Amino acid sequence: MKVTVVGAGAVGASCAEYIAIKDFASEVVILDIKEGYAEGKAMDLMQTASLNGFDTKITGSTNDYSKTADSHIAVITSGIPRKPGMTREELIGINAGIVKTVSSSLLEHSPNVIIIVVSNPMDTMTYLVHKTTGLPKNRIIGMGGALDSARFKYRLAEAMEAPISDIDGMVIGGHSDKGMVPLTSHATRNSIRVSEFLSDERLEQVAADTKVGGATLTGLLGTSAWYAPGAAVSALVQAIACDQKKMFPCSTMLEGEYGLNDICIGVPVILGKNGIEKIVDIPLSDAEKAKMQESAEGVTKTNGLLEL
Ligand SMILES: NC(=O)C1=CN([C@@H]2O[C@H](COP(=O)(O)OP(=O)(O)OC[C@H]3O[C@@H](n4cnc5c(N)ncnc54)[C@H](O)[C@@H]3O)[C@@H](O)[C@H]2O)C=CC1
Ligand SMILES: O=C([O-])CC(=O)C(=O)O
Repeated sequence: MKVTVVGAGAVGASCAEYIAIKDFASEVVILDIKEGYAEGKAMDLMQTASLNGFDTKITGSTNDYSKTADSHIAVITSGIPRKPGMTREELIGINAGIVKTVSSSLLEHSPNVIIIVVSNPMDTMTYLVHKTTGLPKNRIIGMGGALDSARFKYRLAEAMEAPISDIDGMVIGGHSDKGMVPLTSHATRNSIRVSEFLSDERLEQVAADTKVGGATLTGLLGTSAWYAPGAAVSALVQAIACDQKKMFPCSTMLEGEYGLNDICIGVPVILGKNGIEKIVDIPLSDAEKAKMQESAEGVTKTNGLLEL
């Protein structure tokens, strides 16, 4: 199983590291446009192999896509991250051009590849890859919901003073400060609804903190986060590579599901060897439906800025 990670920056390197440590891929190619950068990251990571006990071969490439040939999965993390005070949507001007070029270069050398889009604004970048590559929808996956759900679980565990392994929960909707829809009424601690443990006010605070999870970290770090994003990508890559049939919220092209059409937005999907093998269309409460609709309007507005 060969995996390419485009962008050797913070998220790309973190994701390559987690993939290697889990040791399920035979090869990870990291590619970056900056001369020598991907080669350097690959060499540094390879020098952790004997310490961390993995056999995945990691190689680097300065913009030479022939090295990515016949990849099964490719992750696009190339592009600029936001700085404190910015929204993800503000990145569209630079990142759209990068994501378009990168996806077409990947396909030249790996016509059967499954693409995971990470660059922001992620839902719109996922839509862009659909519109410009024409790939079947199961092979284009936007990563956002897996990360947002991990942050939701972190906030729920913190509020309940519970171990994170006790918590289950999911965030759907757009991957944006305003557009996320944490499914609070479905979240549980060992199958008991979290509302049994937390007041409505505390749950609202958890949801609010979850939605600005990325912005909070950007404020603290001066650039956006990478450990949890890298871990979230590696979990999606593993689900596909190992045909796990695991469910994650991912940005996918909707054709009527959740009452939405011609939009990529986060909903639960089953991931296996074919990429997105099923969209799970769960019933939402009226309040959740309204939030999902509002979120979709935000994503559609950003999509309108694309030059297609
Ligand atoms: N969807 C999500 O949940 C998340 C998305 N992101 C997004 O991921 C992207 C990357 O973030 P970081 O890794 O922190 O940024 P970074 O600046 O550390 O790394 C980006 C890398 O992309 C490279 N690059 C730029 N243009 C390229 C091209 N045409 N071809 C190949 N490489 C190119 C740069 O040289 C740089 O090394 C940002 O857009 C960020 O907003 C970040 C975290 C989570
Ligand atoms: O916040 C950002 O800009 C990066 C990102 O998408 C995240 O960490 O959720």
